[in-house]
Amino acid sequence: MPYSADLDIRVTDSSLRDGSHAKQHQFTAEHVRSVVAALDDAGVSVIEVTHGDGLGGSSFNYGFSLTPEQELIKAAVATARQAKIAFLMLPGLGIQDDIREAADNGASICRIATHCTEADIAVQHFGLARELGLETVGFLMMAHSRTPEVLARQARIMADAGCQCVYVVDSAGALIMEQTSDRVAALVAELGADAQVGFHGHENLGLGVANSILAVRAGALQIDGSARRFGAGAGNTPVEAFTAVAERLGIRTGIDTIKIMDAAEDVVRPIMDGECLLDRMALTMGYTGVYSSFLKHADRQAKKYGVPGAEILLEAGRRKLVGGQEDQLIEIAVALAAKK
Ligand SMILES: C[C@H](O)CC(=O)C(=O)O
Ligand SMILES: [Mn+2]
Repeated sequence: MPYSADLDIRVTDSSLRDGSHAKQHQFTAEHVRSVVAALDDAGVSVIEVTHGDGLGGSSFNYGFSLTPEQELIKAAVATARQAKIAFLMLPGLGIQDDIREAADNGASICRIATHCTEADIAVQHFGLARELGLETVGFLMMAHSRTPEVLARQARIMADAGCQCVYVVDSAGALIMEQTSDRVAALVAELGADAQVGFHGHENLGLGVANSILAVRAGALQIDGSARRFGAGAGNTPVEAFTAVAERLGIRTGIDTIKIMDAAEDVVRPIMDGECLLDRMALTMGYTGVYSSFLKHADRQAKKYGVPGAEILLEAGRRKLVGGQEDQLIEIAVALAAKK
């Protein structure tokens, strides 16, 4: 059981972090206050707030934040009544001082993300987070690209470093049904009582809710989603739909289904620049296994160089690009434009 005998699983809403990609990192403190108040009132246990690429993500390569993320974290902490505030960090973008500052600002869960073969770069960060008394979560990103066995070995590195829950992260929204449950089951078998397992889904193949339910059936105790799918690519697993399905299946999330539907429609949707769509570009990402947060970058280069965005993403899939290689989308767009 995670954290409370009244819950079967714990849900984290990522709309104020993965949604940052869709919002091109233009959140204000007022956006954060209104969304946190609504999600908190609906019973969401954890709310993640950071630049889309985590602490230190505000940069030329990833896009600059409108509001410093530590200010957003402070606004979230001051607003939440029962929800814990989490932050994301990718080692190398964020540094250890960023973790200390987020902890000083009242965040209580440190989520550290690495590409799914690179868990060892997070070891010192898990150690520091635990020393600071933070709860720890690890993200194995682009989990579709490796076998369950490889992921389980990487999860073991994170757990041994102090990570309390390792997530299978379907960054590309490319996992299909049993591909999700096989990966979650491999981590559950490897970690046993040493750490929990979580699942973070994207909607690029329209499977976020189904994959998340299969993850729970395979033993995941933590599930991520975003209200109104506010996230990267076609968006994240919609928390309101996941909550409704979980309730119908008797899986206790602690979230009030009607209140989360209202929050998604009345509070989250108005701050989005547009819906996160399962359109040609997003589907291309799920189909070819491309990192969801490449969507806006590819879209910008497509417009700048007058080439089809879906073709940029197809080539990104062929090259098996990983997070951090956003600049290669420019090179691909230039090459496509030269061919025309
Ligand atoms: C930094 C990424 O956006 C983390 C994430 O949400 C994913 O890989 O998916
Ligand atoms: Mn994501």
